[in-house]
Amino acid sequence: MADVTLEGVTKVFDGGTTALDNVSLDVADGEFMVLLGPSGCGKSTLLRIVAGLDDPTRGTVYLDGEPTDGLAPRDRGIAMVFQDYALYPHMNVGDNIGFPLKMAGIEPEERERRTSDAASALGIADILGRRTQRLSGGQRQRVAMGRAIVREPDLFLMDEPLSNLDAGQRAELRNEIGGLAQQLGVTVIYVTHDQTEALTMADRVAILRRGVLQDVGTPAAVYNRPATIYVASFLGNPRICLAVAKVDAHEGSHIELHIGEQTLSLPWAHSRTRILSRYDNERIIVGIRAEALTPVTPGTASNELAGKVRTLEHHGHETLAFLDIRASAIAPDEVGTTKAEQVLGNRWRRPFGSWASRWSRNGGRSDDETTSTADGETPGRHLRRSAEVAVRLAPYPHIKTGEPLSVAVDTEALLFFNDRGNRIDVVGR
Ligand SMILES: Nc1ncnc2c1ncn2[C@@H]1O[C@H](COP(=O)(O)OP(=O)(O)OP(=O)(O)O)[C@@H](O)[C@H]1O
Repeated sequence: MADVTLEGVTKVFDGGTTALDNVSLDVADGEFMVLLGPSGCGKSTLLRIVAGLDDPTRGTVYLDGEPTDGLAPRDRGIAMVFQDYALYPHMNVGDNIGFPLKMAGIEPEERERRTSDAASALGIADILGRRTQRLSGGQRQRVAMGRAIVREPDLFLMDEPLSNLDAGQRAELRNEIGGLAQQLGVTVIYVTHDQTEALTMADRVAILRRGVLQDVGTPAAVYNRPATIYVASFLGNPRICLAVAKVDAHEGSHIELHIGEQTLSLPWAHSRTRILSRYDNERIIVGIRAEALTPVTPGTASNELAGKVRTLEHHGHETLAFLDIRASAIAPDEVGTTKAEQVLGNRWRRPFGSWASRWSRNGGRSDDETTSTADGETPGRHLRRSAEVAVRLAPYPHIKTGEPLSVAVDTEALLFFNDRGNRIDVVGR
C-alpha cells in the first residue's frame, strides 16, 4: 500500500533557483506515474523530496495520507533506481541483488529465495554467478532494478533508468519495467524527458515545465486534450504546428478561422463553436497535428489547407511532408511574452493600428518584414516564423519539394489556445 500526495510543494535552492513551484499531485496506490519534462524542469528534485533526500521549502509530501515531515528516507518504504546504476564490481550478480537483504540481516536462505525471485522476474536468473563488469548496459540496469525490488518496496522511484541504454535495450526494458510494476503491484514514480517512455509506460503522465506542473492525465488525455500549448508541443512526433488564426463568428451559421490567407469553416453545430465564438474578431493559436490532415485533390474536401512542400523527410515506413501554409506560427516558448502579443496582435492592434491592420489585411503575413512599430520593435522579426504543417504521406512519394499540396482538415482534431497558451476548449478535464 503506497499512495503519494504532494501538496503545494515548492523548492527554492540556496542561490535562488526555484526548482519546484507549488506542485500538487496525487499518485494512487499501484499507479505508474511518469514525470515528464525537459532537463532542469525539476523532475529529480521532486523525486528526491518524495524520497526524503531533500526537504521542500514549502508544502508537504504525504505517504499513505501521513505527512512525511522529519521521516528518514529509510523509513519511507521506498526504493530508488537511477540512471547511473552503481553496482559493486567485486560482487557477482546474485550478491549485488541480495546486498540490501544482507544489510537488513535477513537469513541466507530467505535472501537466496528473494534474490532468485527478483532475478527471475527480471529475466537474469541465468547470470546470478557472473561478475558485473562484463554485463551489458541492459543487464546492469536489470541488476540495479533487482537490487531495488528485492527489498519489496511499496514505492519505486526511478530517475531516468533507461537513459544510458541504446535504443533497442530501452524499448525492451520499457516493456519489462511496465509489466514488472504491474506484476508487483507497486506504486511507481518514473522520471524521464523522453515522451515515448512517458506515453508507452504511464498510467498517468505529469508534465513539468520550469518547476510548474502543466498537466496531469492519462497518455491519451494529455496527448489528445493537452491543457496547455507547452504540453501540446512537447508531446507528439512530428511536432504540432501552432498557427495564428483570426476568429470570425457568423452567429447561428458558422465560424471562420482565417489562417494566413486561407479559411477553415466550422459549422455552428461544431462541438467547440460556442467557446470559439467568444474570441470573435481576435486571434487565437490553432494547434494542427499531422493526424488532422489527409492529402487530397484540391477542391474536393469541405475544409482544406494548401501549401508548398518545403521539406520531405523519409522515414522508411512513411514520408513526412512539411507544408508551408503561408501563415504565422508561434513557438511555445514565445507564448505569454510580448512577442506572442505582437504576433497575435490582440493587444497591440490598437496602439499600432496602421501596421496591424495592414498585417491583418494580409491575413497575418507581413509584406514588409522590416517595418518598425512605434516602440522601435521590428514586427517582421516575429512574423518570419511561418506555419509549417506536417503531413503523413506514403513512403517515397512522387511529390517533390517546392510542389503544391492540398490537405483535408479534420476540424474536430484541431486544438485551440489563447494568447496565454491555455487551451480555450477544455471540456471535461
Ligand atoms: N542542489 C542544488 N542546488 C542548486 N540548484 C539546484 C540543485 N539541484 C538542482 N538545482 C537546480 O534546480 C533546477 C531543477 O533541477 P532538477 O535536477 O530537478 O531538474 P531535472 O528536470 O531533473 O533535470 P535533468 O533531467 O537534467 O536531471 C535546475 O535549474 C537545477 O540547476
